[in-house]
Amino acid sequence: MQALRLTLRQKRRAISHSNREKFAKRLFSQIQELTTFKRGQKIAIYLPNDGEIDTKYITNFLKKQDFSVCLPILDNKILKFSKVNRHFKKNRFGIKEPISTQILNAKQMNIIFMPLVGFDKNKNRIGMGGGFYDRTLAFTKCQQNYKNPKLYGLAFDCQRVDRIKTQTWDIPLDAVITPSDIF
Ligand SMILES: Nc1nc2c(c(=O)[nH]1)N(C=O)[C@@H](CNc1ccc(C(=O)N[C@@H](CCC(=O)O)C(=O)O)cc1)CN2
Ligand SMILES: Nc1ncnc2c1ncn2[C@@H]1O[C@H](COP(=O)(O)OP(=O)(O)OP(=O)(O)O)[C@@H](O)[C@H]1O
Repeated sequence: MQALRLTLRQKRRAISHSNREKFAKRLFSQIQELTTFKRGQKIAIYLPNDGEIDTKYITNFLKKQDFSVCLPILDNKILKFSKVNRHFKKNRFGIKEPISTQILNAKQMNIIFMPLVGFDKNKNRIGMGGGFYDRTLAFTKCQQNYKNPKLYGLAFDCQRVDRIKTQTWDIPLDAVITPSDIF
């Protein structure tokens, strides 16, 4: 698993600047096909790190439409979420987090767009290895027919692998969206 994670991270980082731009735009078009955003929804997204697919087109669109756009905040071993504002600080991985007194739980989000290192066609996910998203979203497994939050993984097509061997704590996604496919 660790070796696969490193290979996929290298692949992700190796994508050229011009391809990154093209893929980020296509990803945005795909998201518009998949989702109709509803007024007042709270939507969690991420700031790209380690070569992750860029979310700027999605974020700009959502901000213009006055959605509540939130980013993850490390809170010990889980993630909380805060609305984006002008004030940021870097977390221990060097990723910017909003500075805010309004801290929300994953349960309060309507949609969580999450980064991933690898995925398969069954919508299983490999992350950076911290288990942060898995721990944060563990509650979704105990709740039958839960509606919120919807979990959408965002990735380049080259991050797809044949089959991910799942662990008991892994949380399957509702969809994985790439520049050219929706799984
Ligand atoms: N953009 C983005 N934000 C995110 C995540 C993410 O995967 N991507 N996270 C998703 O969980 C959380 C942060 N988790 C992370 C876990 C590991 C590393 C990382 O770079 N690990 C290094 C070791 C760094 C160190 O130990 O200091 C590595 O593995 O090389 C980064 C983020 C919250 N925010
Ligand atoms: N619900 C949970 N409760 C306790 N520990 C957990 C839970 N989920 C994951 N972990 C721990 O987190 C560690 C990393 O898990 P894993 O390799 O699946 O992370 P990941 O999915 O790649 O990372 P992330 O979720 O941050 O993107 C595992 O060693 C596991 O023990």
